[in-house]
Amino acid sequence: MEKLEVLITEEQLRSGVAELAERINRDYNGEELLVVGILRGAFVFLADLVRRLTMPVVIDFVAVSSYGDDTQSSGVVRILKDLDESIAGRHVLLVEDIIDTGLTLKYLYENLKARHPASLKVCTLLDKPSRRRVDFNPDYAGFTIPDYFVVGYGLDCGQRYRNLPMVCVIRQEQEGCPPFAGGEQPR
Ligand SMILES: O=P(O)(O)OC[C@H]1O[C@H](OP(=O)(O)OP(=O)(O)O)[C@H](O)[C@@H]1O
Ligand code: HPA
Ligand SMILES: [Mg+2]
Repeated sequence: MEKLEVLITEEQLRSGVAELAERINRDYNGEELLVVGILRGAFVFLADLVRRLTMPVVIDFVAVSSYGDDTQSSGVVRILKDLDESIAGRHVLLVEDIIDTGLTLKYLYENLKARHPASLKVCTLLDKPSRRRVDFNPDYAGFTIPDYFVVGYGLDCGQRYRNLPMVCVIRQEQEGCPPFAGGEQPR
């Protein structure tokens, strides 16, 4: 049996998401925002975040392949489901659950930037800067975390655990999930 240890509680998630939404509300000052969620991991965070946004909001999704069910990012990112909306001239906020190597977001950011949005920013719930393979920094980040493989609140391990209401570290290696890359486990 795998062991899960809570890293970020429901209450911490609630207040972290509320703080992010407040910053975004201030920065966009009532301008319409096209919020783009990156499937599948971002769906829970996006659902909580958009309910706290006060400007007019349009929601779209994009699906990319990077990890899939694999344990390591392949380094090659492909768009599996493109946006339904045209983004030219619009304020776009890309919403992601986690930035790890940065490969997914760097690719998507450049791809969307080439479509001439009025502005393009990135909001991630979790940031794992110690694992970066490319230079990429989000405009908004809820929590900076150490190099743990985490699940819950949208994040999966082998497509499981996305429905957990909190973010947990998997304490035990199991098939289909990356081993801990290093560092102390949280107590
Ligand atoms: O910064 P990176 O190293 O690119 O990793 C981050 C990406 O990897 C995970 O998605 P995954 O491709 O596993 O798909 P999922 O969202 O469907 O879980 C996660 O949701 C991010 O999208
Ligand atoms: O820590 C993680 N958990 C789940 N999916 C991920 N994709 C990149 N890093 C992670
Ligand atoms: Mg993802």
